[in-house]
Amino acid sequence: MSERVLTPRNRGFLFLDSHPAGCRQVVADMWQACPAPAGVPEGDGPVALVIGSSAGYGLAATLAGLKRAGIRGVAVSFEKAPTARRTATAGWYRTAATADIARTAGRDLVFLNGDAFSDSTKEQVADLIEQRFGGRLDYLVYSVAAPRRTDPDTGTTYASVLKPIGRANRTKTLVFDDEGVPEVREVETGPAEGDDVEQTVAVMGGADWERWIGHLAARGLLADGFTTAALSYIGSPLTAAIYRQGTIGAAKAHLEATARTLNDRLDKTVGGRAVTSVNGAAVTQSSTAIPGIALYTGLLRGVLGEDLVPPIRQLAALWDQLTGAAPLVLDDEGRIRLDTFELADDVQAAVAERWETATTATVTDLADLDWFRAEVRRLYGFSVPGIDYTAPVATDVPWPDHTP
Ligand SMILES: NC(=O)c1ccc[n+]([C@@H]2O[C@H](COP(=O)([O-])OP(=O)(O)OC[C@H]3O[C@@H](n4cnc5c(N)ncnc54)[C@H](O)[C@@H]3O)[C@@H](O)[C@H]2O)c1
Repeated sequence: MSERVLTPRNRGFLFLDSHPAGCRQVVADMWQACPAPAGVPEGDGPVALVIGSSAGYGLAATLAGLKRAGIRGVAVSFEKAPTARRTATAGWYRTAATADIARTAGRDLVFLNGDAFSDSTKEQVADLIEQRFGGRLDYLVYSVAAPRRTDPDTGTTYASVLKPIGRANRTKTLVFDDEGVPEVREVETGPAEGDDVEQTVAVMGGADWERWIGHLAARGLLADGFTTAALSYIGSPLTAAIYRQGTIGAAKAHLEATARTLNDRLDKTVGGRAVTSVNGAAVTQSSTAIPGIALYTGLLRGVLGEDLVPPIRQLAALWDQLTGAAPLVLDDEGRIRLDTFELADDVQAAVAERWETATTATVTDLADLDWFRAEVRRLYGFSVPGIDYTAPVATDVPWPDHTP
């Protein structure tokens, strides 16, 4: 087994390596932070499929599903194996750690590494549900964030872009230099052109979610009362031009419209339900790529401190609503809202005030940059309390083995 001392090497918010022990600890900390339910679910537990299970909200969905709802089933993500020169991706190591937690909890959860957009992954999952999980799927949580999708029907590959619609957007944004010194800059992003909107909707809209459900329904694998949720975001007026009113926002609107169509169909066929869950801002590999979001999230944490609800606690609440352990509360557009801590008027007013005055000179006082920087590093398993980064670690961690 190759053991190495790993030091972080990064370009901006992207790191070349991931730390296996740090990633394992991140998962353990999330598991710990998920409140245990009053009555631990007994027996086999419901059968669930989580898509996008290795990072961010999908990882939170997997861990909270295990703890709050006692799920078993299948978790899908798309991660890179370790090589002689590079570590695995962080999601690979987090998956290995999540699998150990599932095993210890006595839950049969199969982790698949593959492209969720492909029909072959869908077939593999359907076979597993049919052969290993009694042929009935109770829950599907869809939490994929991806830059590209190939449509299996046409072979066309779509690429998503993060652009405003209609006109260019200038926004403040936060960057760090090689020494980690923060700078607040203005960046301009040109408006969507050509088929940018359609391309982004084709990747991040509801098409693949709908295809999954169509596939599983055609194989007769949806249990009575089958319930599915896809993750969405609305966010602040401060980021609206680039997010909710931008190309990605068009994709989210499509996802939310897909939920309504799916909901009607599921209601009629299996007495089931489809919803979107609107979640709060979180530091993830996907969110740090959006112009302005780093500054916004740092300021939000500056305002909220510990009241910024982490994904694991939001997803604990989501599972409770999906399973009926807590009442299902939907907004006027049929969405579960777990972002109220972020969008409360007083919180938004305070963030807006700080946003106005944020400059390179003032940002350290206005935003929680220590937290933000640590969150970014934790995405790769660095800056995790309790890890000895001077110790060599084995990087060739195997993908979980699921031989029954
Ligand atoms: N981060 C936020 O602030 C935030 C807020 C609200 C909602 N959301 C939503 O949550 C969802 C997940 O976003 P995130 O920020 O947690 O992303 P993330 O980058 O942390 O995780 C993305 C996940 O998708 C998986 N994935 C990517 N491409 C895949 C593919 N082709 N096949 C299978 N799996 C694939 C990755 O392996 C990973 O598990 C998105 O819908 C996003 O809009 C995010």
